[in-house]
Amino acid sequence: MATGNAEPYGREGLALDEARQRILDALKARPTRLTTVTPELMPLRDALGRVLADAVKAPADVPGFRASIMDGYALGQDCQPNAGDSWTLVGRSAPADPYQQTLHRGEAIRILTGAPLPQGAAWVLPQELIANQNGTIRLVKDASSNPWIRPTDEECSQGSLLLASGDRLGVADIGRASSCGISHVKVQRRPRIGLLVTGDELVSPGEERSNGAIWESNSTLIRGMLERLGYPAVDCRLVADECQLLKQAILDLAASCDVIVSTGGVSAGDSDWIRPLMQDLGQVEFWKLFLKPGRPFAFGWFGDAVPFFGLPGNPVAATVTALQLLWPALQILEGQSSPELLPRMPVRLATPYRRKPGRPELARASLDCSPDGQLLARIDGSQASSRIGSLQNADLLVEIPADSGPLDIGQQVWAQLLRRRIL
Ligand SMILES: Nc1nc2c(c(=O)[nH]1)N[C@H]1C(S)=C(S)[C@@H](COP(=O)(O)OP(=O)(O)OC[C@H]3O[C@@H](n4cnc5c(N)ncnc54)[C@H](O)[C@@H]3O)O[C@H]1N2
Ligand code: MOO
Repeated sequence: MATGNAEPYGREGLALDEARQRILDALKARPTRLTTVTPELMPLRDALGRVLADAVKAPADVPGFRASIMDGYALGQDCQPNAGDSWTLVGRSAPADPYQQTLHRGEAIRILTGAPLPQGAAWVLPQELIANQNGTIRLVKDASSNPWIRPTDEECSQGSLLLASGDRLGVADIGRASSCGISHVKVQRRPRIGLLVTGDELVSPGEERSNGAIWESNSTLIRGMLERLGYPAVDCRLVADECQLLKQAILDLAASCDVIVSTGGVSAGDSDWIRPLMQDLGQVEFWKLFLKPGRPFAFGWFGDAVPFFGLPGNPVAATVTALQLLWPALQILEGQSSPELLPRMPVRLATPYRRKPGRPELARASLDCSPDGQLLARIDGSQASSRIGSLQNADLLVEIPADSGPLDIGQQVWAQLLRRRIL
């Protein structure tokens, strides 16, 4: 994202891209608890969404034989036949019952889709083009120049790289690997996340709300999103803004988790204990982002080996920073070679957006398409980082540069698409 120095109070904090790079570099440079974990060998079908610890190579050519791709007839010739040509039928090849002899010129066999071609056969004709009379077949109209044959190594050749170490297994990856005979793979452990939700004012939904209290939502929102991203939190604590209680919760989480994530208590107020505790129990690498929402964000360590992400308390700021910074970090911690980020694309605003130059912004918007094929972003309602409604139905995070003033309808902007690959 473009950044600038137009913030009325001066530029504060790291630009988002810079912060992401700092985090990823720090995680690559330092061993974590995940560094020494022995990869797990597991059935391929259970490994969907996991990161490979070893490369996977093809044990054999696939399919391993020349196969017909149509129900029809295999010809004992390797050149394109002409309308009117005829052949004597001498046998049949089915997928589980291949024809075993050599086919000669002038001969043909009945062949089914997926069946091996016999020696001497190098052309198939679909049955729709054939007239069959008493054991003689005849091509009734001109055939295409396609020989309708699947090559021996169409999917892969023996020894070729199917998947690299550090790849995350998608649906097509496990489908293709199984078609190549792979039954088990070695995968990395997922990082175990400990979530610490802080705030004196927080009460659980369903509980009575006294004056000044608010119903707690980050544990639902952030846990839900992390779960969607493949990283369920293994432990979640709701703790008041008291230094000793927070310290004990951090020690407890660090005993059983690879990563600590907190929400709230990370700005500059009297009861914002996260940064001092991070400093006391480990190290703060940086604090504050030049970003709206999400300014008070801290990244550091508990001890030497447990990364600590202090997300802001405001639910939207916590969500956006978790997506932008925590998610890529978790992918790298898990051993993925390069992190998946949200895809970016240019869109036009379908709504005006009122703002002053200041922090670069990630505004939540829905995606639309104009009748003439333009992608449109609709930024609806308040973009306050406390309003979770701004995340509902959001398809896009619209990137608004720091120095940008009010934006008009039709203005082109870059946006991140809140969608991930299915296959
Ligand atoms: N003097 C300054 N004050 C603030 C600054 C600043 O730079 N200087 N930054 C503001 C920004 S921007 C944000 S964002 C907030 C974030 O502050 P904290 O991370 O310390 O978060 P809290 O103060 O604990 O909470 C902020 C807000 O969010 C509500 N909250 C907290 N946790 C939850 C939860 N689990 N579920 C629902 N809502 C939650 C909390 O009640 C507050 O209303 O700081 C500004 N201040
Ligand atoms: O970073 Mo805050 O999220 O702007 O309210």
